[in-house]
Amino acid sequence: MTVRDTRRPTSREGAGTPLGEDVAADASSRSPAEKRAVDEGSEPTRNASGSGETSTMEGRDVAVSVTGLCKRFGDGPDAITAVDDVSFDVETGSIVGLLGPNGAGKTTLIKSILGMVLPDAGSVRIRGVDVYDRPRKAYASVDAMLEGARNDYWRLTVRENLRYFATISGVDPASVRDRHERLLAQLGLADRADVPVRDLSRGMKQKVSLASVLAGGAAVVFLDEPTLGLDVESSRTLQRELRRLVEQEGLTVVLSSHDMDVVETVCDRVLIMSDGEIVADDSVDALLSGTDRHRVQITSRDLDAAIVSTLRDRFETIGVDPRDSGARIDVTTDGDGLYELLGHLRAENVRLDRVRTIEPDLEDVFVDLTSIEREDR
Ligand SMILES: Nc1ncnc2c1ncn2[C@@H]1O[C@H](COP(=O)(O)OP(=O)(O)OP(=O)(O)O)[C@@H](O)[C@H]1O
Repeated sequence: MTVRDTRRPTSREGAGTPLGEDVAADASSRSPAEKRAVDEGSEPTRNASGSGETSTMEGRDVAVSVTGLCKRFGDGPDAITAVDDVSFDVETGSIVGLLGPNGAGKTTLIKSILGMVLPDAGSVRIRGVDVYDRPRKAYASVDAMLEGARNDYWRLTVRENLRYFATISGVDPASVRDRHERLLAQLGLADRADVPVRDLSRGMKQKVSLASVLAGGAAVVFLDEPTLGLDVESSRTLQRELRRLVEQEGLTVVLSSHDMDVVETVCDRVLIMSDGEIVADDSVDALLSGTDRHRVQITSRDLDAAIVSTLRDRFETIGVDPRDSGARIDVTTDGDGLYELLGHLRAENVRLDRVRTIEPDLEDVFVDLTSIEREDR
């Protein structure tokens, strides 16, 4: 496994945590080759439970299987349960999105899966192999980019980085030359392929980092905030390339992002975390059809400051746009609330110049499930 993570362990990391975690946290600052050695030499001792057989999910291959994972930081009343009995499977050849507000436990979960944090309980299997019993075998087909990280070799050119990361993931770079050229072209890096990474802009470095993750033969990749800092076009290109790799090459992706549009567009399935637990696990369509929240946009010349103020008090108002005469107001409500809203407007003799209902998006579902305000994510 290679992990691109430039974040160095902070004093917070490892405090009051098992020894294995210090080793793992330290490993994240090493070179990928060194990390392999750490992988080899510092296997945490856990009960043997991995048989190495391939798991299935209703007859389909499972790439990642997480069962009963728990991680607490600290002891006593100040202890924080970052991951609380989390279980899920990821089907081979799919993209699963991990969403959650700040502090929900996403990073701790991903680091536990990757062996960078030692969980207190639970098991993780990658392609049927227990990661704690046989880390080298389990992680052989895994690559990751964490925390929007950029940890390529800045003195090497873009192309050299791709070749390097392919080599250390055990792939002959010549055999994946086509993949590299396509990644370079699709991510808009072709004309910078022979430029040292240090001379590129921040957004370009992010793209190189992503290309490096996809450069080897990894069958399972973990991407934390992969589109952070990318312009709209590059973000879309990356999403297309991910889907292509999934559909044509059977790549499995676990992706965490605060960008709901990215998750909604690219993911087959979404896990929503809140306070260390998975509070939703379903396809985007199922999550959208399961929500009772509606956004209603009402424009009226009669919406004066006093009426708007009452509406703000009584309904979940997400935006007010004053007009030359009256205003346009955006309200989020469920079915009963909609009747109440219209009844209220009628009682106030507000004429409805325009009423628009807006289909709920993933962000509405997220707000519903995590009680987080849209602007507070
Ligand atoms: N090494 C650590 N020591 C102590 N507490 C920690 C440590 N790492 C994480 N935590 C705590 O665990 C909880 C989950 O943190 P985590 O970073 O996993 O959340 P997250 O969902 O990734 O958040 P964000 O979206 O902000 O990155 C938080 O309360 C955090 O403060």
